[in-house]
Amino acid sequence: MSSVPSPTIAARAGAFVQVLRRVLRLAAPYFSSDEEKWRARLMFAGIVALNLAYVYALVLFNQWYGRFYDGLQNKDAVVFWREIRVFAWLAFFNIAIQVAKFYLTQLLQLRWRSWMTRHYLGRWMADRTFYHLELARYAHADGATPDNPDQRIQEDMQMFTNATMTLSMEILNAVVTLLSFIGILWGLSGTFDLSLGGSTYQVAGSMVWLALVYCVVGTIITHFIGRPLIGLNFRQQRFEADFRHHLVRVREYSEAIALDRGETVERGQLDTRFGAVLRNYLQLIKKQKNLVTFTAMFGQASVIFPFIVSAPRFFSGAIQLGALIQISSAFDKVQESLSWFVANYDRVAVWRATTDRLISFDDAMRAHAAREDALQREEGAAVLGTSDLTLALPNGTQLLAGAALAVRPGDSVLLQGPSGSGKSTLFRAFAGIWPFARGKVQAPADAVFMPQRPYLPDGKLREALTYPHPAAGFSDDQLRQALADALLPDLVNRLDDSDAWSQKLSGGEQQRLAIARVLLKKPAWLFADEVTSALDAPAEAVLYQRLADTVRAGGGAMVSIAHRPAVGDFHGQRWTLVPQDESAAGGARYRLDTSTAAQAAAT
Ligand SMILES: Nc1ncnc2c1ncn2[C@@H]1O[C@H](COP(=O)(O)OP(=O)(O)OP(=O)(O)O)[C@@H](O)[C@H]1O
Repeated sequence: MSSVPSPTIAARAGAFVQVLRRVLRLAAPYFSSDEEKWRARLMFAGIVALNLAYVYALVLFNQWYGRFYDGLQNKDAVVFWREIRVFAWLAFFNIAIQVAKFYLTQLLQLRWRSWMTRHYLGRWMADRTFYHLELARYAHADGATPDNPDQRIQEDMQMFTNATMTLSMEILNAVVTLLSFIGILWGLSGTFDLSLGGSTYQVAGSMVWLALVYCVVGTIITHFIGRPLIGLNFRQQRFEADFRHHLVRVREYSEAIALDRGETVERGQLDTRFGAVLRNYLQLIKKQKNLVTFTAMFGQASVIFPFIVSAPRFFSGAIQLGALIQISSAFDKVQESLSWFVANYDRVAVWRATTDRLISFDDAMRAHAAREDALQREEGAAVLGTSDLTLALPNGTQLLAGAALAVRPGDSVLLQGPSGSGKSTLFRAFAGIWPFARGKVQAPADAVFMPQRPYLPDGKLREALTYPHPAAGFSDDQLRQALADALLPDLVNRLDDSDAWSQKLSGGEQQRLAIARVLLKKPAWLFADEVTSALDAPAEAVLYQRLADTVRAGGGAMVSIAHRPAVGDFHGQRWTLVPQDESAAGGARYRLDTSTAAQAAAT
């Protein structure tokens, strides 16, 4: 017979090694981090030592059983009372170890989770990874890019650190317990006769062999029953996160949904997502039911099994009651260790799913960090300039090709074009956040980009006003002046009010607050994307004038996107995105016409 392993066994071994590698890849950074490595390793070593001490206590208890039950059988009161005192010491030792083990393990888990969460948060927020991963997710709707990073950072990291610590310590316990109790069980086992090919052999350690066969069979059956749980758990976490994400969206857009009378549609969407949660959970329960049935049968049978096999030796007088109880307790420990996998299959399945989710998140962030930007960017230039700039959508569609643009100090440019032609996308490329751009961009330092929808953090008004800079950097007078200049007199005395500003303020007020930010920071270069679209015409004129004055005072330039013709009065040049046949040179949907004569600049 060939001893070459079958491909399935080789494939399984390969998969197992891969899982271990992945776990190591996720765990290693913490245990080799500059700031934590020695503390982490020391704590880990302490936990291992406490686990070994715990197993040692189990061995002492097993020996105690032998002496105590023999004393009982012999009706020896001296032995009985002596062993009661020994028990008290043993119990004290055991409790102290368990408390220390629990406390140290929890502390290490907490430190690990906090380090890992901060480490991943740092990577996710750095280099605009959070934004690019979202873009990539819509570009690859096949699920190649990780979904719900919030869940990975908040929930998966806690689960991973907790489960890795507890499962690895349990495995260590199981192995050490197995090694310790196999010796004890071997010593207490009798021999049995094995007939093979006409000869009879006496086999020692009968109980050990029986325990081994019992558990190997149990483990194999468990693996086959429990295997689907890994995929089901993976999907369960994903469905739960999707459901939660949609609930958060309903909360965020509550007003728009209420005005649209969108409750029925949203309810339907929530029902669909919750339905997916329930359907998968039902399948999970069914598979778990099979597993529970088997593990319960397995556990019950193992209570009585050692008594049945040892009964003939006990009744023949070959062993005492103490030895019988010791055998049962040692068998129990050997069986428990060998069948650790049987009893913990579902926990391992959840842990594996969590590991897979974190690995795919990690992979996506690594891929992002290793990417080569096709857009060459020079920061801190005196002008804004592009050469050979090509803009595309995540799906590859080209919006603009080979654009050469220049904005010099003192310029003011109005960018116009049909809706969806790529005006905001051009701004994103100027800002260096659009990953689907190629070519060269020279950008001035400290330019301020005002998006169509400003982000207003919840909290104090002064923090929303100075975002993303700390409010402490500005005096109350400066803040009040900026609010007054942005035509927000009602907010002047509410600097310390806390609120959900993006929900409380009207669309026009939010735009004015965003303008107040700019008036406060006085940037030299300003890129404004539809920043007055919700304002009335007189307010728009006043505020555009103030923005234009600000950049002029700073010696910079202003580029605006606006649909309203009146905004043209504040700009000397106009760029227009003009639709073109995609078969035209460059294969882009639009070309940028910069030849339009200067508008009558009111400034
Ligand atoms: N994250 C994204 N993923 C996929 N497509 C996107 C993404 N962002 C923008 N687009 C697409 O890019 C195109 C250009 O969008 P952009 O917002 O730049 O247009 P715009 O000219 O500013 O439009 P509007 O005048 O309506 O604001 C649109 O077709 C839009 O659907």
